[in-house]
Amino acid sequence: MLDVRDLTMQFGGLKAVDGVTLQVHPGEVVSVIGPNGAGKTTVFNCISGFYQPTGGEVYFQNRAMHRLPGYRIAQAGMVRTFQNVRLFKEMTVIENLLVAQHMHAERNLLKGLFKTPGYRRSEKALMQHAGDWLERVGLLEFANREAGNLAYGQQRRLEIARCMVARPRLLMLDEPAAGLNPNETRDLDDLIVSLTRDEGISVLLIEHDMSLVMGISDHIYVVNQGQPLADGSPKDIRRNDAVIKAYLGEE
Ligand SMILES: Nc1ncnc2c1ncn2[C@@H]1O[C@H](COP(=O)(O)OP(=O)(O)OP(=O)(O)O)[C@@H](O)[C@H]1O
Repeated sequence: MLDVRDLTMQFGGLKAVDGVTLQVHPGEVVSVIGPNGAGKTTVFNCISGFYQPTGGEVYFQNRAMHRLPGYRIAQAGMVRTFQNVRLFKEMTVIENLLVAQHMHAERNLLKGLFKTPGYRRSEKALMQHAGDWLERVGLLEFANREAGNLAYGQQRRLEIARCMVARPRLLMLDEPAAGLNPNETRDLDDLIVSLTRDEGISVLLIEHDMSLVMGISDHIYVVNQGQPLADGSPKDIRRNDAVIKAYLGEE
């Protein structure tokens, strides 16, 4: 589904990403881990079109993505969250989802002005779809609340719902458990597993919470100082000497 080959990103004299290769197959949860500053978010930024990589190739469902702008990559079915929550905080919870759906909706100014039956039908379908996702992430009762007033864990779940209303095939989550308490992390774990099981999507995850990563990943890639250090199953990674050294060396 996702095939990243020899990805490189250079900022002036700094090679933040240097030859990273990774693959995600349908229905898999794949994690990218590594010490602080290893280049994980830069990998995400290159894959999602936020940055144009200085080298390497990104293929998604056999289509080249590495020269496309971010919105085209999202339309192709790869949607991401950011390390910091990025909601429209003064909009309501449901409005945040409706805005995210605009690119899939039938939009035409005249139809909107005259509120044609087709326009009304499409509005109703969008509302229904948004409501369904709020229910899935346990936020339906907060639909009309300002997004900025939700608890932090709820904002994180709303971000995931906002990605899902765009009907992605691959969901990219950048440190989704950061700042969550253990109960919220458990809910997040269940949500990610249910997305792959019930929606059949794949998930690419950057995360520092090792128990979450080890519990849900099918495959793990480790990067260190921009370079690939190891990859394998959670079991392989847990006992890899180079990985243990890279983490211990950080302290
Ligand atoms: N836009 C940029 N311009 C210059 N340097 C950058 C830019 N973005 C990231 N870097 C540098 O690239 C390196 C990798 O950063 P990156 O944020 O990708 O690491 P990370 O593994 O995601 O770290 P963390 O786990 O702390 O989020 C760092 O040295 C960072 O300072």
